[in-house]
Amino acid sequence: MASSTTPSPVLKRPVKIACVQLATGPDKTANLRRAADKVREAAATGAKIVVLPECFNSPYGCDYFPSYAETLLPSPPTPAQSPSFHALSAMARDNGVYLIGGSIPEVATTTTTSPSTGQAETKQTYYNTSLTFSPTGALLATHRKVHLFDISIPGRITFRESDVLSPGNKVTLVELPEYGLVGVAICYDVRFPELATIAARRGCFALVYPGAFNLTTGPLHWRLLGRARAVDNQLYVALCSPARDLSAGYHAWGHSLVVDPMAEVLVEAGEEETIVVAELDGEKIEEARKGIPLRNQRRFDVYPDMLPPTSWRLWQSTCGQKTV
Ligand SMILES: NC(=O)CC(=O)C(=O)O
Repeated sequence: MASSTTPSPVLKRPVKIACVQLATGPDKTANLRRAADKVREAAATGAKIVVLPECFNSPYGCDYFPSYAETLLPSPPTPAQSPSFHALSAMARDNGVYLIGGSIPEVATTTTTSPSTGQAETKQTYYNTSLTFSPTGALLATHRKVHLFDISIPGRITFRESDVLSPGNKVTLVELPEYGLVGVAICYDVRFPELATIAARRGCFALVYPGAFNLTTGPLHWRLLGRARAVDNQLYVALCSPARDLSAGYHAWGHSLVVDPMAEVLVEAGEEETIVVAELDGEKIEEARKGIPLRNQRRFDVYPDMLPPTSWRLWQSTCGQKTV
């Protein structure tokens, strides 16, 4: 057991996290209003970190991305360019919470001059983008989904985000000054352990994934991947889905959950609209890392192509033993 006086270098104090498993539909204004109601409900539980699901302001599907897309850059956008940006900022500020605002379809417009004709050419690029706001309503971070959801399981599901979307290109870490660092990524990103491990090595206490698995992959992989990323990295993982709507084109799995650093599922929703809340405690992280000291047992001599970053030293120092 970690001593109760041992401070965690990655999570400064306990904090409650709430995942809002939102019921969404085709009406963006109604989705934003409903999200505001549910974020208020989530904050009333004492949660200081609130998470919304992937594509919480629109239906999920390639046919919808362009028509729902909002302009986010240059930041801050005007309310006309991005009503969702302003609604999320207000939700965070009004409730004094860190808000990991699910994701929304984003459009970025670039104008270039054609070298052959000299004419101005306008290009629109679409992303699946998550915005995180501080308790004062300030934008803290933007994550564009890095791994696009392109799958084909014959007779079950074919989805090709890359037909419409472009990928993001960074690991997103968000500093919450009272608590520590959180890694934010979106849905399919959870299948890529590299992204999670880099975030963990850089000192995150939690990985948060707004997501929307489906009725084919959800039952097999959603919980498994949440637990896998938690046990790989000995930190908390939160997955936040929309509620299931069988009248929609895409049937979300639901089952928003929070997993602890020993891979125990602390809370898990069913398929309906609800809010799941869990307390995250740095001692549990230290306890897991002390009991199973993976950090001191890595064999970078065997896998030198995965050399640790400098900040790996923070991770090492939490066990106070070998340095890399
Ligand atoms: N919707 C996603 O991005 C991912 C998903 O549903 C899956 O990986 O399965």
